[in-house]
Amino acid sequence: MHGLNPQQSAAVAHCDGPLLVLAGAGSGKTRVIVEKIAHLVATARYPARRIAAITFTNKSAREMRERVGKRIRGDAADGLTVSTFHALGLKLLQIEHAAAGLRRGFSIFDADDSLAQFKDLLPGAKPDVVQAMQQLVSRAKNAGLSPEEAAAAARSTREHEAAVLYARYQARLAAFNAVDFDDLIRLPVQLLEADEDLRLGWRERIGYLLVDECQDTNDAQYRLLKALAGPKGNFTCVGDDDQSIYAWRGANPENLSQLAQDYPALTVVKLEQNYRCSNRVLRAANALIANNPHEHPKTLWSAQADGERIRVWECRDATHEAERVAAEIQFLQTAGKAQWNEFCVLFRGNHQSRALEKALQLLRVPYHLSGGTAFLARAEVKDALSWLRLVANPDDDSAFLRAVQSPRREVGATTLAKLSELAQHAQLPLSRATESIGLLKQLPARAANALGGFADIVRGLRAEAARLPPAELVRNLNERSGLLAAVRAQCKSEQQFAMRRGNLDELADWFDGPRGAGPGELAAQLALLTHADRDDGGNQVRLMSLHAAKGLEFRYVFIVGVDDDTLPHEASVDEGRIDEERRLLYVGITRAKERLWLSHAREAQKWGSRLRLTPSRFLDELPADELQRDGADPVADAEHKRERADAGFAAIKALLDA
Ligand SMILES: Nc1ncnc2c1ncn2[C@@H]1O[C@H](COP(=O)(O)OP(=O)(O)OP(=O)(O)O)[C@@H](O)[C@H]1O
Ligand SMILES: [Mg+2]
Repeated sequence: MHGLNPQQSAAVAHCDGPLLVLAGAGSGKTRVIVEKIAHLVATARYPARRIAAITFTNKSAREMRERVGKRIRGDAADGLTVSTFHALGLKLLQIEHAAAGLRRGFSIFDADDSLAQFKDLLPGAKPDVVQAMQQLVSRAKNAGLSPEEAAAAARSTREHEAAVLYARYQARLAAFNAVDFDDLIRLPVQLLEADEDLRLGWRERIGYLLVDECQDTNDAQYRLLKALAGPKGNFTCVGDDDQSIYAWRGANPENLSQLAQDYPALTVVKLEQNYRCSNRVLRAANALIANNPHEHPKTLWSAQADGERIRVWECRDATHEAERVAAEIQFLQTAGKAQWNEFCVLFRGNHQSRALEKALQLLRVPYHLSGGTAFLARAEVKDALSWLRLVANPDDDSAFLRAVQSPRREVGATTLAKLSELAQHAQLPLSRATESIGLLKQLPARAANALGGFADIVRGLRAEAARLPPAELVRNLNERSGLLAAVRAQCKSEQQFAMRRGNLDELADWFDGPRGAGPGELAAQLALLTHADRDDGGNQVRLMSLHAAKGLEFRYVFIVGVDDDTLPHEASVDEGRIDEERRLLYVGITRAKERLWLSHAREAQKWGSRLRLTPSRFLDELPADELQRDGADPVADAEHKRERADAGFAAIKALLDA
């Protein structure tokens, strides 16, 4: 089998009954999944259309599909499902929408839409209360509880209030023919558990399941896995308990041991060879994670060379730190030792990227930042998406409210309040109300005209949705809704307009893939994209959070802000979540194939005053032999400085020449 080691081959060959591959970072777990899909198809155990692989992001799904496509010939891979849990849940709901009480074209509310509903349901409540309530409800949903079950399980007044709110929130979603992210898992679980025919039908449809990053599944996702896999347990799960870093989002690493209880026939395969990291990097990672409690300690070894020692930099402040990182990257690249995209800079919190961006820009180092300025969070993109949603789903009041005001037309708050009163009276969703001439007559003429005009555009687009290819529909929509003109009017320069127009064009490009899908399905698929999914970057240095780096690998890795305020994050220290912070650093360290830099600052600005920082306690847990701290080796330091100075002059000269 294609260069796999014996344990990997065993994992690939084991096709009858449940299998768990439990292994450390870089040991080829994801590779096993890819090879196993190819194996299942090639040996005709399952046709591709009966295989579903679950990945953590849509981007890793795309990559996996590509890799599988290269491994099997012709159209044998057609119909293979590779998606996130959420996208799989969405697919199930799109097919079983009637059983879930949804109509075709239903909308997906993102976190903002959902928060807006909670605000509405809790008039006058403080923002943090609203948010806390939203989180409580979300937690109940992720635990797989219905509103009734949540009420029964409530142990405090607060939880009780949340359960009541949960029921009212669901009623709203139902009225809008909408679901939120949590429902994409919860509803399929509910359907599968309650309806035997449906369950058996889906088990027939998905004969074999493979799950990557299994340690980060939450309880609802675990139930979905069980419901689909059935008692025979035709699945391969791969995971690493040491890389569980999403507990704060409801992930439950204990699901890994739960598998052994739920499936007594479970076979566990361990992989012990790491193929990714240099030996020093791996030894440092092993030493660090040994400080976490382990029931079954793992041993991970690497056949690679020792490699260079891990550099530990002590810097003045975040600016100095960023400048050193940028200069080092520039040096290695100009010295011909690497491509830009072989570098990755990792940080604990998104705010840390600002100093890095500034320093990289100064040195003209091309970079790509994941998250933060997420494409899908851009105003014009959200506007276009709400139009799409409304075209697909006339009941989506949330989409209506955004679309009707983007671009601004003569529809103010008073008009909307009046419209909503009339709509409520007539028991119509807002957008349908605007289609009723009788109802519009009860509004002042100007408002009625504006709303009537809006309804005409939506109606026209709805007619086109049926016959135009998706990308064309989106382009038409950008024109006809007036969005493009509004964006142009807002922009102060041609350059700015070109950029924002680019976002709208890009949105249309996203639709080139799936054909024959309606606008609702398209909008739904888009709603599921995450920041990591946009990370196609090209030849650029990657900047991302430690959380976003899961599963990835880079030749050179910098981790900044390794101080005792940032990593471990002070809030986690207060709440006793040190182990998860340690895992986060473990994930970061094990992304490095060849070289690793860990840096920290002596002081930071916080709330306008200076704060002294201490190096992270985790640095003391790394073996001193593998590290090279600043100042520890004067000869190496001098050499380092001289090289960097030369590179600096060369860079300045290049800038002057340009
Ligand atoms: N048998 C093998 N021979 C050579 N290289 C391998 C082998 N197995 C895996 N690799 C390589 O090792 C690297 C790590 O593999 P992979 O990403 O599958 O590990 P992983 O266990 O999924 O890591 P993580 O825990 O970070 O998700 C990849 O570059 C992969 O191509
Ligand atoms: Mg992996």
